[in-house]
Amino acid sequence: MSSSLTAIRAEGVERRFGDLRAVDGVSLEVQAGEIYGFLGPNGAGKSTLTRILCTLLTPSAGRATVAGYDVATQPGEVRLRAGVALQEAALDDKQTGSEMLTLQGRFYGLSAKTTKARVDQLTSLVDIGSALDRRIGTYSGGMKRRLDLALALVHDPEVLFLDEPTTGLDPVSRAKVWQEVRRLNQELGMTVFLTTQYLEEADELADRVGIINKGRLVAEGSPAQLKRTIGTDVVIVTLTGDVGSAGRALESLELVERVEINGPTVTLSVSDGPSAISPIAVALAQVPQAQVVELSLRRPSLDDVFLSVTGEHITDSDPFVAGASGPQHPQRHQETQSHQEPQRTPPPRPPLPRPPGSSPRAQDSSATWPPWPPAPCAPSPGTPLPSSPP
Ligand SMILES: Nc1ncnc2c1ncn2[C@@H]1O[C@H](COP(=O)(O)OP(=O)(O)OP(=O)(O)O)[C@@H](O)[C@H]1O
Repeated sequence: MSSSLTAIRAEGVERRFGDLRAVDGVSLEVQAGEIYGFLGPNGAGKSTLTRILCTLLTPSAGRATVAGYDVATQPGEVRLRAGVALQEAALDDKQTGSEMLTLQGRFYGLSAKTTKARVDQLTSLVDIGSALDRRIGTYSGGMKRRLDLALALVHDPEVLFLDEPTTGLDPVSRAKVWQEVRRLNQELGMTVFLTTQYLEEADELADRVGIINKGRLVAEGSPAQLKRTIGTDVVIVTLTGDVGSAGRALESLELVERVEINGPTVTLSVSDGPSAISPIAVALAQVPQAQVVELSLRRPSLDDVFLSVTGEHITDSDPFVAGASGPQHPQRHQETQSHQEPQRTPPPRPPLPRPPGSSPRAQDSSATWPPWPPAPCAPSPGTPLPSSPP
């Protein structure tokens, strides 16, 4: 068993789908009480590792524990201690929010009285309020996410897995989810493992970030540590003409620590941005075969870290995700003014057993969530949930 301070441990975890290594030897450790951000572009392997850690997929190789229990050999123990909100909330549009929460509590073997108390606490915690008595079909995208988060919390888990909890939400709904995740972590000490493709989300929420690309963990550390590896400041030059010659000229400058060329853009790491601008401009003026279109100075972001370890921008994989400013594509904005016409209609959650998620991929056919039949001894309600802020 892992040390009690280690909430999640993965050792050389691998998952193959035919020839594809979706997760390729990932080792990581998350300490109890941490928010760990698992950051990577589409298809990097985030959901696959999450599903392995939640016991919804078996690893092809390697070993993982959650709350000290082995995900492959002790899945029931893991499920009692882990809460999961996957990308596609599997909600039944015909039920009300409180009916689903009550059902979930009973699946976990909580008594009717405990379930009711729990539902009351969760109602204020995830800010659904009076909507709980309405049919889920009338909820906006953001409300559905919050209900799914509440469902993951019914049994008071030690570790909460959130797979891209804010993808598709507008900035206001995203901020609400962040606030709830922070409260769960700070007030209940809950460990949170959160996958995201949003740089800002990892930067804002996570104590530590693991960056995954093509199934491999390519960098890990606190957001500040990771950004420090890039240098203090970043200068970005966009050019036309012979970008390579311009890059070489800039490389020869002593004050430039690193040069990355990506299409027409040259990204420079420098320790003192303001005093580097003039020498950079002078060096560029001496390369007549390249013309400067734009030159800007900014602090490093996690995207710069991703660029330096993979040679690509994290946002390259999704043109609609505009880096730190979050999703921009209108179809990804699920939260609407009207609560009458939800834009996303995930398949309904069948009453028994609850499926591990609505996505047909990345599931083992035997996997069900929560444990069914209910656990012989219900988990104790544990620490009371905090009430929502006034
Ligand atoms: N059941 C499956 N069968 C075959 N390939 C799969 C399956 N599940 C995932 N994959 C593939 O594994 C790779 C990793 O997928 P995964 O869903 O883990 O990525 P991700 O980082 O979560 O991306 P996204 O943000 O798009 O969900 C992808 O190439 C995906 O197509």
